[in-house]
Amino acid sequence: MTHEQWGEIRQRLLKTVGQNNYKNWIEPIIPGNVEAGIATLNVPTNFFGNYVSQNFSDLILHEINAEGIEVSRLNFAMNPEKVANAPALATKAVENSPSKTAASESRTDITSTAPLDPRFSFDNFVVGKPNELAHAAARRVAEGGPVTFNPLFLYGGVGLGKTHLMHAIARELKERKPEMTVLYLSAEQFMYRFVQALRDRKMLDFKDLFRSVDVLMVDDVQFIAGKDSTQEEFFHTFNALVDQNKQIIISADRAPTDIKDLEERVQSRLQCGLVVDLHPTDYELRLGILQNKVEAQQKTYPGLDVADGVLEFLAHRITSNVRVLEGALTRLFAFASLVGREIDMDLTQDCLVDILRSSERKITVEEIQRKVSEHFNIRLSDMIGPKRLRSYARPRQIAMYLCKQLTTRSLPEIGRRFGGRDHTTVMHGVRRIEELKQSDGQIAEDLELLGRALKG
Ligand SMILES: Nc1ncnc2c1ncn2[C@@H]1O[C@H](COP(=O)(O)OP(=O)(O)OP(=O)(O)O)[C@@H](O)[C@H]1O
Repeated sequence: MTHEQWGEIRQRLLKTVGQNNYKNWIEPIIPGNVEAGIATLNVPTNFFGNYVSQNFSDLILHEINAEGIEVSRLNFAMNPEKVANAPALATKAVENSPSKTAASESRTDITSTAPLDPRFSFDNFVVGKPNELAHAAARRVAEGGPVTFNPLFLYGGVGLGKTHLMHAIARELKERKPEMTVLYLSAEQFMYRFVQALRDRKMLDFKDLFRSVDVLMVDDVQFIAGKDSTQEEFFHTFNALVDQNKQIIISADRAPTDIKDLEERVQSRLQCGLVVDLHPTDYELRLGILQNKVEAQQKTYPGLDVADGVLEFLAHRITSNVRVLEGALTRLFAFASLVGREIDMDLTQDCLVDILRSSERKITVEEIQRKVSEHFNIRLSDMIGPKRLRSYARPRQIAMYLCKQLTTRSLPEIGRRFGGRDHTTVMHGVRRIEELKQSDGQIAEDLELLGRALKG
């Protein structure tokens, strides 16, 4: 396919998919060969390829055929190098843009190496206690007003919404301030660009480009730790932009000082603005996110409802990260629609056995001892200590029984944690409680209550 033909195809696609989709998803594609009815399209990332394939492949096929090229299938090839090196193709959309210059043409190419995920907007971001500060800071920066904190450094554990917030900022800035050049990329892409510029002796272009943006956003900055020359270049880019009072937004999986092998001067630079973290989610936030995601799923599966209690159960049980929570919900909807069942507790248990098992909370011996002594209103030291009074001995046996049931500790290990008792003492205690559970209603109730409290 020639560039001219692709230019025509793009023009027509612009009309059908709209300006935004065009900019995000069509413009970055670089056409490759057409062979045996298969057209190869080079795309910057797998995610990008999958998204375009799912959403626009029919339209693209149609337009390629309309151009007189016989193609029955598209092949999306991940080829960031090709995409990045492509000469900028003039299209009407770009030509019409008032700020069009040679530099912004190549900037468009760079920006497109990290397409913004359309799902990651502020509207879809659920705010709760653990992320309210990060969210507020992100919102502030997304207003595009005078730079008050530079950089904004967002950090947090896996799947807690850093990338989501970064994309939301970029998207909002582009909407509010279309004249601004916003460059969003991962630290890995930054390194890749840098190495490529070195190799092709285009360092001046590289510097020009990175230093002429209005907003620079670098995701997962921990990636450059230990990569000395990339860090060095990042440091200079950073300083140049801060000097010009241009906004920088960085994300990482941990705080600047906790990133090993990151030069001290880079660490200290990263801390000089506002550092905010996304805390692990709490129950309320997880429930809010689930409710939000159910609405999104129901657009794909209209008419599929979720029975009472299922979302609460998931929010309770899946505490690891939001990605797992989302994955669980997606699986539930897909499964329910396949088997034609409603999403109730039974289906949830059947469908999510693996996720539920791996996210089971680990209960510790110490927790059990603490809960049991609180329950019976005795001192922890008395429960563990040598006293043989019934008012201590019974709770002690109950605690031992619960340790056997709810932890993977062996009898000798449990004995050791109960003041160095022998494993036979533990065995005796466990047996005694097993018997009493059948005959003594009060004990059965105590066990029930304690078990529930411990399992959270
Ligand atoms: N508060 C939230 N509201 C709605 N969705 C959320 C929220 N937090 C996270 N998510 C969703 O969870 C998924 C993981 O989030 P994201 O990719 O932003 O995590 P991350 O912190 O960048 O993780 P990683 O460290 O793996 O890069 C995304 O699909 C995102 O939309």
